[in-house]
Amino acid sequence: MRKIILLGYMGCGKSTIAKTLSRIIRIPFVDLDEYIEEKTNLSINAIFEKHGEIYFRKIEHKAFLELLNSSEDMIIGLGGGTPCYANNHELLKGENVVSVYLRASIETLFSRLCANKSKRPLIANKNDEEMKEFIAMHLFERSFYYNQARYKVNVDDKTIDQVVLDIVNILA
Ligand SMILES: Nc1ncnc2c1ncn2[C@@H]1O[C@H](COP(=O)(O)OP(=O)(O)OP(=O)(O)O)[C@@H](O)[C@H]1O
Ligand SMILES: O=C(O)C1=C[C@@H](O)[C@@H](O)[C@H](O)C1
Ligand SMILES: [Mg+2]
Repeated sequence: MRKIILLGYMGCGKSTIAKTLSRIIRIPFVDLDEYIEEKTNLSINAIFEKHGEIYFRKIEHKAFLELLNSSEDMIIGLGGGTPCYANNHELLKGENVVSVYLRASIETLFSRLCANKSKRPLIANKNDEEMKEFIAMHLFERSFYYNQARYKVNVDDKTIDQVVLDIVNILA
């Protein structure tokens, strides 16, 4: 069964875009972070605090495999780091998988993440200056993995509907 995977850096719009896409193409959306929170009965923040990032990456990989192997059509919104660990990037080009990298510039990510960072443990404690530097470095490190996606869609200066339309066109 077909799996549509949205990936990209924190704040690029995976969850937002997936919700609208799901309504339009009538395929259910599962957000991997939310799936992990439900499975573990812990918030992502609490998992990082209690068990650390390595543990989180293990359960993230397991949860991603579970969703990929489920028998339904599904839109999966990955966590920002999912493609960068446990060889998850190799799963982006699997059979029946349509993976889309939502590519955003440092400026776009910075302005979106500034407004809402408390639920994102990797940036929660950074000031503006530190955050800009962190995003630039981190995005550079992660780009190799994000670029393993089958398709790339630029999201800078586009409305949610425009990005969704780009994806609908890819799927057509
Ligand atoms: N095309 C867009 N134009 C303007 N704002 C957008 C757009 N897409 C998303 N946003 C806004 O950017 C913020 C981040 O979006 P969202 O939470 O969907 O990102 P995400 O990729 O799921 O992040 P995370 O990896 O941390 O879960 C939200 O406030 C959302 O409303
Ligand atoms: O970019 C990341 O590494 C993360 C992004 C979020 O979606 C969560 O999966 C978690 O906060 C880690
Ligand atoms: Mg999200």
